[in-house]
Amino acid sequence: MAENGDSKQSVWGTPFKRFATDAIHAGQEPEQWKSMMVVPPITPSTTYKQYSPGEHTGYEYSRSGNPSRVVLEQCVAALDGAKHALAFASGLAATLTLIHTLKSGDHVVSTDDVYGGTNRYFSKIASKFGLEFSFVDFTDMKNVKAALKPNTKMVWVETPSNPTMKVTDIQAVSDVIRQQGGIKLVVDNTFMSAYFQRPLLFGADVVLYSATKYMNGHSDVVMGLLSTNDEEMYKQLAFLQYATGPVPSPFDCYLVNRGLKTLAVRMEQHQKNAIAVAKFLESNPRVTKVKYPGSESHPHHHVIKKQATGCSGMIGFWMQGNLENCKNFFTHLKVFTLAESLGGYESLAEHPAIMTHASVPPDQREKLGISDTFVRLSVGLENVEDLIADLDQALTAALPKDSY
Ligand SMILES: Cc1ncc(COP(=O)(O)O)c(C=O)c1O
Ligand SMILES: N[C@@H](CC[Se]C[C@H](N)C(=O)O)C(=O)O
Repeated sequence: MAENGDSKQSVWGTPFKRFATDAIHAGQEPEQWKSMMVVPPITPSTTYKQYSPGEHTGYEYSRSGNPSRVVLEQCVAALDGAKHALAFASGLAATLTLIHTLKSGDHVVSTDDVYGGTNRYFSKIASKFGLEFSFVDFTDMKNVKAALKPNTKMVWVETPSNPTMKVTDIQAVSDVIRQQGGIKLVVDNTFMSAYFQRPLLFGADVVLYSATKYMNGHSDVVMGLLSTNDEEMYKQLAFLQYATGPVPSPFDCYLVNRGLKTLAVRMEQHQKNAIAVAKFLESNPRVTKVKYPGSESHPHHHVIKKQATGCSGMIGFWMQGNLENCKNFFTHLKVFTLAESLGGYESLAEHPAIMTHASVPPDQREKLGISDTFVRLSVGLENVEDLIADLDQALTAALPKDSY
């Protein structure tokens, strides 16, 4: 159904061909069901009748395959321009499954500003099993080159990064690592969703999502997704999915599959609202710096324009004052909710140093700019004038006129 890799180069602002059509129809063909139901069923059965021992429909046990999961996986593959996709019980379950394709002694080079839970999994868990990790700033390719070792087997890009919104040039990383060979390029595409960015077009081997975020979009499912065109990698990942078991429930697959149906319209509105919010913040004297990759003020706006078709609702900003002022800002918010997570229809605000990135060691946080006055917003789908008014009143209350 999908026209895989239909446009090598994205054109800023032009959605991928057939995206909304595939989100609604790919993998959902009514003809696959006896009753020709239009909405794919939630299939709770854990097991399937066999014609004779070992002779079955393709389904034998729901850890190795479940119709609700397959419908979702086919739809996600189409949206990423991939041949294959796999669903997992969480984004981190997808991360550790990818890491399970490596062996003791292998080395991974990761974006320094990677999501705090990914950093924690790499540094505190996977490293205990003989894997080696280096965290470098991917905005300069010299750092990537310098970090490669003969035992480097994976490069982990998160772009834009969580939480300071660094943007990495995926094609440039791919070009650097292809010179050495034998290295898989993973791109965590959580902040963009498949709607705005298709990393497989720029040399990624595997794309990862915390589907908990935009792909589902309703803040009611924890899930991870992987997609790939690499047959060998797919075989390994599918084997690991059933042999280690981090699979999502059929009900959650149903919900995420439903969430994908509105991904295109949701992302357009997230972007529209975020552009207006970023503009407001950029002109506010109580704000010292704004990082929104969709804005021309972002140092790597030209990179995102080259490899994406737009930008999501994620914004980072630093305010005047100190931790106390920043806490006051959060407690005065009325429309934005102070909560971890992102990518849902509702607007969220959070303090990465204390909340989502508390697991990142303080010296690393400081180096990255995850300071006491750094705020992360997930701009939702509310009326944008209400969002701006809310930020305005909370900033004013947190930083009265003569206090900054
Ligand atoms: C960029 C990114 N990748 C991966 C994850 C992990 O996903 P999950 O929470 O679904 O396990 C998260 C958030 O948790 C994230 O923000
Ligand atoms: N306390 C949690 C943090 C979850 Se962060 C969720 C999401 N990725 C985000 O960035 O908001 C932990 O795992 O430490």
